[in-house]
Amino acid sequence: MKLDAVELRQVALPLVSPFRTSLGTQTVRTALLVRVLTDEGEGWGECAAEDEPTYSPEHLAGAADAIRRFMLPALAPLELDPAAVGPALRHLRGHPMAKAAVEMAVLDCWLRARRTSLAAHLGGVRQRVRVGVSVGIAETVDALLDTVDRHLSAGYARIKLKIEPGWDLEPVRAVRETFGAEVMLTVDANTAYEPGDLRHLAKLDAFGLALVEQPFAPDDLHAHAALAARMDTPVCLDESITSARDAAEAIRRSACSIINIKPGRVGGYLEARRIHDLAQANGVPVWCGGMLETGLGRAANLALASLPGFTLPGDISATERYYHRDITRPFVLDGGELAVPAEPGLGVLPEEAGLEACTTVVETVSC
Ligand SMILES: CC(=O)N[C@@H](Cc1ccc2ccccc2c1)C(=O)O
Ligand SMILES: [Mg+2]
Repeated sequence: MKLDAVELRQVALPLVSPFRTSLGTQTVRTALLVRVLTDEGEGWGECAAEDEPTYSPEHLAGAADAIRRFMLPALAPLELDPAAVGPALRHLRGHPMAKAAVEMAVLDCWLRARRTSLAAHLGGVRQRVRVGVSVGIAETVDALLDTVDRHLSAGYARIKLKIEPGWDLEPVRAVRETFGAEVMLTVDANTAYEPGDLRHLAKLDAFGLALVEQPFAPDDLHAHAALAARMDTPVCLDESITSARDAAEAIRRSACSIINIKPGRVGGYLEARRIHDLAQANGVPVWCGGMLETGLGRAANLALASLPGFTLPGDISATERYYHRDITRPFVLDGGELAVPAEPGLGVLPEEAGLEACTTVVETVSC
């Protein structure tokens, strides 16, 4: 498969409600979409990077620049298949989200041409996946309880509460006491705590959480291992794991016993599968994290979450949790589950009207 041209498109989707985490508050999701035009058809990819480098070191404009100036020239001369993209970009350091978006578009195109779904290609074993929802930091505990009540009524299999210093024990206690012991509950600090907070965080053990996600800095495996040694609640890593090598090291160091896999953060769906395989070999459950993706990333994440080791509900929520209108068909929650797309490639395509309505920038790079 040869690249003829690549379209880089920026879209802006207003969120149904502000999403506040320890990293800040989002009201609009701007995303970079990659469309490859090849001799075998077209394919779509989505880059997880936000406008600002708060979640990770990448940001949208930097990803577009890295794709335009370095990745496409490296790929243009090659006879491509999905497995060739990673090796062809290995000489470029970092930029996992940019690399993941390009590889995803090549995967989509290559699989469509072969009438194979991404789930089938990755080795999926289920047609539907149980999903959870991520709940932002709220103005008041009462407001939080209303939001959680709405999501539980919708049927979500797991509630994840964003926490930060000053918003942790009290809201978690209120949710546990209000909704009972049966609700699967997790917390995600997005690296907001310091090693000195260890004793405070250990108090979360009182609430029967399924996991505590990324309390400390991405590069501080020692602090996560120290917390894991002190807590009954499993420690889960997100930002720390940017490759299969990172996953191996974190497991070796007992820094986590659960991993949140995000294809953008780790450089693509093929690396995500390698992390799944490695974790499964070590008895470490994984789940699919979310980056407020459009329906393109949502569809691909569902394919990944259909693999056997994805045994915990993740953050692939229904479209309506984030957007009134998406660029693809909406994903609708049914009994706490979402259906895994079975059509070729990602199984979804942007809808022309919806796509044009939220497009802010389009450029075509000929290859
Ligand atoms: C669903 C969820 O909690 N996602 C990330 C955090 C996150 C939060 C806010 C975001 C805003 C724009 C783009 C990506 C973002 C990711 C997480 O698991 O840590
Ligand atoms: Mg997280």
